[in-house]
Amino acid sequence: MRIRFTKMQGAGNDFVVLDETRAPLNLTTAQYRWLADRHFGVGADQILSVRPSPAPGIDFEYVIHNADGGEVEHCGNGARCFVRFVRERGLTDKSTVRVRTVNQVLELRMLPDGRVTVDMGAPVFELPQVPFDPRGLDPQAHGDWARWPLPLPDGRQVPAAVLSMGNPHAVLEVDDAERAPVAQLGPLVEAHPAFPRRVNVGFMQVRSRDAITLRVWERGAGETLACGTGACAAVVAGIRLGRLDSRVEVQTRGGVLTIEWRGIGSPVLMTGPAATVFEGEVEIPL
Ligand SMILES: N[C@H](CCC[C@H](N)C(=O)O)C(=O)O
Repeated sequence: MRIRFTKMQGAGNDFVVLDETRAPLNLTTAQYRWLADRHFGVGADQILSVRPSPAPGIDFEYVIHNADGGEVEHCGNGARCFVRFVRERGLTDKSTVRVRTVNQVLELRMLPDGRVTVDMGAPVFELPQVPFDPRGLDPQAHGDWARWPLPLPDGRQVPAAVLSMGNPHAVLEVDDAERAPVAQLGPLVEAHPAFPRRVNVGFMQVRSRDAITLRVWERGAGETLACGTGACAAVVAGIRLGRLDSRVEVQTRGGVLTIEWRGIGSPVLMTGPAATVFEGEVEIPL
């Protein structure tokens, strides 16, 4: 099957974007995986599908698949690319667009300087909603939401803040993000049995009350140059730990994201770049 696609990136988190507003492509998990493959396919961290409005007051449906082909609930960097895509292709002339994912409605606003601000919704801390099931953890060592001692196969325990931005996140605090054992610890925490749907793993270095450095081992994609929902989860964790103020610059390997959160019950606002890299056509294997 021959398809057209657009390659985009937001702070180096890269995407294949598919316009399914006129007709669904009905791709299989294997075809999503092939599109994301950096050797045999196009190459991307996630595949984003733009689909027709699912309900009044909503402009588009926003569907996300990880590089491993699995469908997931949210992608923050992808949301910024989404609004650039629909405006550049003339699918809307609005500068503020409302999209629905599997479990939430997001508002995407194009700024005059080309950056995008996304209302990412309110973070969720209640464990079963994350989803996170601490039953397997040592009851004596139960921390609060911010210091769950995740036991690793080698006997170590890593304290993690556990929360959801619509998708699950475990945030670890480190002294030096650049030297953090992302490739070693990331997969172990991603697949930890306490996370029945796996988890995204953030390695956060707090540099000041309004600046952090963050690396993220993403569920279903591995380490990416930036993770929008991961930046939101890390800042929310830092604010709740009393380490950060309400507006934080997040330095990622791919660029800077600005995250704002005014506390429990309020939405997280994320601002950052979104760029189109190239348009293409490709014959997808059946
Ligand atoms: N790997 C994530 C999805 C993509 C999130 C990330 N690329 C972002 O910008 O938020 C998950 O499995 O929940």
